[in-house]
Amino acid sequence: MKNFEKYERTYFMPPAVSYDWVKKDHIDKPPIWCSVDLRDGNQSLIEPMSLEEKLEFFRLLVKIGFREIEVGFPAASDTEYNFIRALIENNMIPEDVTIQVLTQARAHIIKKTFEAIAGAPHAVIHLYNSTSVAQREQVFRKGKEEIKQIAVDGAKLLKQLADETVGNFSFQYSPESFPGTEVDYALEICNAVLDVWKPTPPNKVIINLPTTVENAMPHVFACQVEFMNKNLKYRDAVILCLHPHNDRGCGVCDAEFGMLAGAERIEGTLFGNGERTGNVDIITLAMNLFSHGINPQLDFSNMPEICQKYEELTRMQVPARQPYAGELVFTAFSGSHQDAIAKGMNYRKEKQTATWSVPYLPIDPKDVGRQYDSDVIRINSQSGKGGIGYILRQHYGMTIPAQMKEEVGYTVKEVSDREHKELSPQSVYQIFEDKYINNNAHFYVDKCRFKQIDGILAQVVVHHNGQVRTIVGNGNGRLDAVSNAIKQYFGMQYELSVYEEHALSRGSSSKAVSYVGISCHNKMYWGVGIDDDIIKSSINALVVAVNRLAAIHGEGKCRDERMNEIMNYIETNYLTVTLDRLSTQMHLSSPYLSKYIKEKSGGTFGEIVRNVRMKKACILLKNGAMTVENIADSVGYPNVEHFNRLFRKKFGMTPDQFRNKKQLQQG
Ligand SMILES: CC(=O)SCCNC(=O)CCNC(=O)[C@H](O)C(C)(C)COP(=O)(O)OP(=O)(O)OC[C@H]1O[C@@H](n2cnc3c(N)ncnc32)[C@H](O)[C@@H]1OP(=O)(O)O
Ligand SMILES: CC(C)C(=O)C(=O)O
Repeated sequence: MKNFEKYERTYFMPPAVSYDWVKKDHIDKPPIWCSVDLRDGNQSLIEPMSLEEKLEFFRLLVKIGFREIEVGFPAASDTEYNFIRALIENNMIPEDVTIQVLTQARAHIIKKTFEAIAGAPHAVIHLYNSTSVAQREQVFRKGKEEIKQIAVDGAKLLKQLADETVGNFSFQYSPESFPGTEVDYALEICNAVLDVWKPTPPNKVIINLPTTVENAMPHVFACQVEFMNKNLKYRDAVILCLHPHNDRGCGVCDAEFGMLAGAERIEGTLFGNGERTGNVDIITLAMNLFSHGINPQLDFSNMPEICQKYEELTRMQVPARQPYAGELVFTAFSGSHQDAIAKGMNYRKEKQTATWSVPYLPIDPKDVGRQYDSDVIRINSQSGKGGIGYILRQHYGMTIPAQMKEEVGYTVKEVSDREHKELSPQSVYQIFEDKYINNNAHFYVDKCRFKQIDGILAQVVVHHNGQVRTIVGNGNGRLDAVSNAIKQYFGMQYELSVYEEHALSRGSSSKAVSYVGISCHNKMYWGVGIDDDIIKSSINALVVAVNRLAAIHGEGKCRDERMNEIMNYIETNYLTVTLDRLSTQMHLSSPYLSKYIKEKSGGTFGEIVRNVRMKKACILLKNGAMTVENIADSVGYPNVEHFNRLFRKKFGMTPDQFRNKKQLQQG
């Protein structure tokens, strides 16, 4: 980047640096909070709030628990002025709330301010003037003494008008642009103002140190605050306040370090609204305390409502990543985070832990009015089985078996990846239902009857490719018996490996959900059934799993059809077929295929192939056009002697004798 040479550090370290604040590792009580939403927040809006909007915002701040609220800059506009008058004249300021107004150190502005504030039950008049080198040189073109005089004159006028005006007033002074001011000079001005006001412990004043434009690292600010804290006059009668801005993105840090350095009061706004990059976000500060087990004395338990009101009234937006408040701040899309959160939540339930320690969630989202269901785990292509399982459990009451989670996880996230979008819980369930619950195949079980014979005997009425059949099987339980009947019918070899069930309590009625995992050739096939009846739900689950195995491995055909396919393949490929090739073609393992062929045909694979070759040889012999040597070669026996031997063994005659016999018969 070019042009960096034109910048230089414009801050000042204090003449004495003590670093006492560094030795503290926590803040043990909340500061006095002062909201400046209706002044600093409002003055930075594209369209400042109307009187009604300011009133509504004021009510919101009171509801949250602010007891000190800077309500405006009365000399700025009629709206500001009328708003303050409305608050006072309509007795809208709760007894325990102090309003605050801001004024420049200019006589007519101060006078207008007192006009606006007359009759206030308790108000802070906040006086400011800029004290920085840049403002002294460029804006005011005045020396240090003259700038100090502006503050002193303003302070005097405040004191005078406070005495002359009906109401109950206290004072605040800000050396505006404090970060660009020599710290000892800022101290000098503040002490000069204090000498005018002569505060006492029962009549305290506020000295406010703003980072009007944040220009240094937070520890520099903390050192400046510590210096002021230690050197201000009337210290026991002064409330030391901070007003951090966020130009370097460190507003929260400035405030926290500043509190360690002795500040007792913080001015800021909701969501950090305010000039340029904003004021310090009071919500973050308060919730940071909350997350350390300290009651911040502000109530953010209904954050969604606060966000909505704030957006409505200011026409600003709460960013999705805004600490404690943004839409996504409790959301995990990524698999490992989801997994840990889901496990953490479970652990919490299991152990009934009193303190919060769920990984990846600095606070319990429920404490700020957010929902576990919709806010915490959301699904996209970065998600994992833990999160997807969590969604199915939280939203649909389904606790899928541990062994099934991975497959379900990949199934769901693959859809998100392909479609390049987040999946709602409904979409997740739809994908799950389509794959594991709905049975779209041509095989299903209609009815089952069970008898106690040899364990359990199942008589199962099945529909398969439009035909209805009754099949039977024995087993040591009902599901096992049905499974054996189905295996027998299809000639399938699988293990009934996983069976889990539980009551499904979500939705209108309580049903049973069953999960069945069958394994074949080291692969699992899953099905899920839901029914009022636990047996039916488990059989439905089994049928889906079987259909999935059948669809993938081509085993969804009855045994006769299967054998026909095998025979057709051998007949067409009799010269090249091997057991391995056939097993690949038929999607069956070689041992299972051999066993199946033996069972079905009574012969081995080798015998079947040999029979086919001999059959082909007979056709060629009958035809009479080729020599025996050529025929032997063309049916896969290059060694004619070997062919002759096999032929004689099968038909009890040589190939020549066979040909002669056939020719005689034909003649
Ligand atoms: C850091 C902060 O946020 S401070 C608060 C800032 N907020 C606002 O300014 C919003 C409300 N302000 C306003 O509506 C207007 O500025 C008003 C009504 C207060 C005053 O308006 P104007 O009289 O037109 O004056 P303007 O604000 O432009 O100020 C310019 C003059 O005031 C002087 N001045 C500015 N701030 C101060 C101050 N705090 N104390 C004394 N003089 C000041 C300037 O040096 C300048 O003096 P000059 O006339 O000798 O050149
Ligand atoms: C008036 C002062 C406190 C101010 O808003 C600032 O310096 O940012």
